[in-house]
Order: sequence, then structure tokens, then C-alpha cells
Amino acid sequence: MNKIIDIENLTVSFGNFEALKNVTCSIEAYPGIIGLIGPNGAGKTTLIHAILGQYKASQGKIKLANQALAYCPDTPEFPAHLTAKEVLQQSCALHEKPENAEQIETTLEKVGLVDYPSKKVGGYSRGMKQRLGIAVALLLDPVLIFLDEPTSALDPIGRIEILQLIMEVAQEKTVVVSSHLLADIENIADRLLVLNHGQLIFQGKLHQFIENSQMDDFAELEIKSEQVKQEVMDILQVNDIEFYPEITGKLMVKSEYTEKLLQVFPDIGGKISVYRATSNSLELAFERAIMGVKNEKINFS
Ligand SMILES: Nc1ncnc2c1ncn2[C@@H]1O[C@H](COP(=O)(O)OP(=O)(O)OP(=O)(O)O)[C@@H](O)[C@H]1O
Repeated sequence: MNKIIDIENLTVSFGNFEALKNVTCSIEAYPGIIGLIGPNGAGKTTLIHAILGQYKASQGKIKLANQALAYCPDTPEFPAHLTAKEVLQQSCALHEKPENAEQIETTLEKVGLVDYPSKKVGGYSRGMKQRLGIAVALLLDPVLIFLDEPTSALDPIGRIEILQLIMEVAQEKTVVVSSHLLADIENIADRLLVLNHGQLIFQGKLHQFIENSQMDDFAELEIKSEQVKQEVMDILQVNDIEFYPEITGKLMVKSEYTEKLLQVFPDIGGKISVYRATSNSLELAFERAIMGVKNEKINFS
């Protein structure tokens, strides 16, 4: 398979602090979406900027195929007085690329901005600016596009529209999407890179990451208040019902304890606001990979 990016033992430091530690990974050239995920400060942006040559490796190396890469930041900004077409013309000039009116028109059409020929970018919504950022990236005809938090500033409708656009772009190109919105990543990505504290803890197929977490189905208990949470935990413990608390404050109970759980419902029912059955998800697999779960064997190698 044709590798676009091949990274070996990459360490990037800021002073004494290693933002990336000994990262080895590669990205191959085939259409689709790679989710780049990790908690705040894990090193996602540093990795993207190191690949783009904006940060120097203190150790290791990054080999790039001789093919164009493009990047779109989370909230792309453009001169307010320009139209979308003028932004693309300016971008061609900046990249010393011959201006091609037909290509500009096709690109605007692809991102759904062709209907606003005279509207100034200053009057654009965030979603429209995100589309224009993607158009600027596409105009370079890259083999791979990095999108850093592409939906973070958008309302739910704008988010869905941009996700659809990303999926269309990914029909032809490799798109790396860095995001904290794991449900979005789960919906659109087929591959994953997972960073934690500057280390790459997983690369591969998204479904494999979820399967590796060896999760069972769970009952999810949302507790009415922190005050009664301890009471619920005590009742579960006394009745030998295994559970673990999630970051969001919910309690997760393995489905094998459902019967026992139903028996103690008269005691805990009044303290619970929501009870639902849940199954494997990227969000749960991620929490388990990052936080670890007591008494569970997790293998994320
Ligand atoms: N220019 C810099 N100078 C010093 N430290 C930096 C610099 N850029 C990043 N860092 C540090 O490196 C670590 C990784 O940051 P980075 O922005 O890559 O994380 P991230 O995974 O993108 O986080 P987030 O999800 O919050 O955007 C953080 O601890 C950050 O404070």
C-alpha cells in the first residue's frame, strides 16, 4: 500500500516537555476518514503541525511522499471583505498555483458555496467558513487533508452538513479528522489514531479499537444527584453487583448483572433519573483506553 506519511520514533519537545513521545505510525493513500483522537493535550495538533513541517522533531523522522497535503484549522478565518471566489483566487496566488476559473467554480460547487457569488466572507456563518476552509484545502488537490476539530464551532445542523461534506470529500481523498466528538468520529471514520500523553496507543481500524476494549453490553444508570450516588454504589456493592463509574458521572453495570439489578430496583429506583441498556461504542472504548477500568483486563496493543 502506498504510504503518504511514514513516521518513525517521533519525539517533539517544547523545552523539556515532550509533547510527542516516540510515535511510530503511517498513513496510507486510500480514500476514507482517519479519526485522530485523544484527550486535551494528548498531542494531536502537535502531530499534525509536525507532519506539516511547522514543528521540528527532536528525535525520529517523518517521511512524506511527494504529494500535496492540506490543512484546515478548526475556525478558518479569511479577509472579511473578500467573496469566496476571491479567497480561492488569493489562495492560488499564495501557493503560486495558476488560477483556474473552472476549478474554482467546481470547488465552490463541491462545498456548497456556489450560490453566494457576491456575498462577502465577513457575513458568512461559521459553517460557511468551515466549508470555505475545506474548499481552500481542496483547491490544492491534495492527496490528504487534515481537518482540525472541523465541527467544534458548529450548531447541530451545521455539524451534520459538514460531516456530510467530509464524507463526500473522503470518497476521493484520505481525510484525517481530529476531534473530541467521538460519536461523530464513530459515524464517519474507518480508521483511528489514538494519542494519550504524547504516546500513540492505537492505530488501525476503528472497529478493532472498539473490539479490543473487550466490552460487554452494559446497563447505564444516571444518578439523580451526587448526594445519592454513594447510596446507590453501596447498595450495588452489598448485592455483589459489579459496576464502574464513568467520567460523566454515570454508573455502568455489566448486562450479566441485569437480573440482580432489577431485584434491587425498589431500593435504587427513586435515586436514578435514567436507566438504559447500552452497547459498545467508541466513546466507551476510549474511556476505557484512557482511564482504564478497575478489575478489567484491557489490551490495547
Ligand atoms: N508551542 C507550544 N509550546 C509549548 N507547549 C506546547 C506548544 N504546543 C503544544 N504544547 C503542549 O503540548 C501538549 C500537546 O498539545 P496539543 O495542542 O498538541 O494537544 P491536543 O491533543 O491537540 O490538545 P487539544 O485537544 O486540547 O487541542 C500540551 O501539553 C500543550 O500544552
